[in-house]
Amino acid sequence: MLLEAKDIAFGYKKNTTILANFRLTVGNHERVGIVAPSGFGKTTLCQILAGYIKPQCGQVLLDGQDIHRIKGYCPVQMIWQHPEKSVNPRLRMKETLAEGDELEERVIDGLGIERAWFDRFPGELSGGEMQRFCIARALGKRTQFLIADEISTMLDLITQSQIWSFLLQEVARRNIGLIAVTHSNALLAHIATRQVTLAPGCFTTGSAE
Ligand SMILES: Nc1ncnc2c1ncn2[C@@H]1O[C@H](COP(=O)(O)OP(=O)(O)OP(=O)(O)O)[C@@H](O)[C@H]1O
Repeated sequence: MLLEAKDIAFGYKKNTTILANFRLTVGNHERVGIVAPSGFGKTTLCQILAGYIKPQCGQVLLDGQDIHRIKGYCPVQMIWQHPEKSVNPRLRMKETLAEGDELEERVIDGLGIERAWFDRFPGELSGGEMQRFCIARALGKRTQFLIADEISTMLDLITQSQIWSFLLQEVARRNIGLIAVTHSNALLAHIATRQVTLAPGCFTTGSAE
C-alpha cells in the first residue's frame, strides 16, 4: 500500500506559496518524520495528506486512487496537535470514539483509556486523556496510514513514552504507514525510519524504500 503526494502546490492566500512541487511517497512499512521550523507548513501538509485540504495543484493518491474520491471511512487518518480542537465539546467521549471506525479493545487498553472516562465530556478530561481518545479514534480497523502532527507535545515524558511505545507496536502489527511531525530530535530518532525536511515554498522528495 502506498500513499503518494504528487506535485503538490498550496498557499492559503493568492500569490503566497507554502508548498510547491512537493512530492512524497510513503509505503505502509515506513515511519516518516517530517521536519521543519515553525510556520513552514507541516500542519498544512498533514491536512493535505489526510484529505482535509485540497491542494491547488497535484494530488494525494492512496494506492493510485485520489484521496478525495474515497467514499466512506478514509484509511488515512490524522491526529491533531491540540485534541480540544478536534473533538466536539458537546459529545461524550464514547460518542467521539464512535465517530471513527470499529475499534479493537486492545487499542483502548494499550492507550491506557479508562472505561470511566467514556461518559465524560471533553471538558471533564485532561489534555493528555483527551489525546488518548483522539489517537484511539484514528486507529479504527480500516486505518492504513496515520498522520501524527505533534501529538505528544502536551504530554509528560512518561506518558509520551507509553503512548509512542504502544503506537509503534500497533503500526508494526497492522502494517500501518506512519507520518509524524515533531520538533523533538530525540523522538524523531526513536520513531522514524527516515526523515523529510521541508524548506520554504519548495520541497523535498521522498520515496518508499
Ligand atoms: N487556515 C489558515 N489560513 C491562513 N493561513 C494559515 C492557515 N493555517 C496556517 N496558516 C499559515 O500557513 C503557514 C504554515 O502554517 P502551518 O501550521 O502549516 O505551519 P507548521 O510548520 O505546522 O507550524 P508549527 O510548527 O508552528 O505548528 C503559517 O504561516 C500560518 O500562519
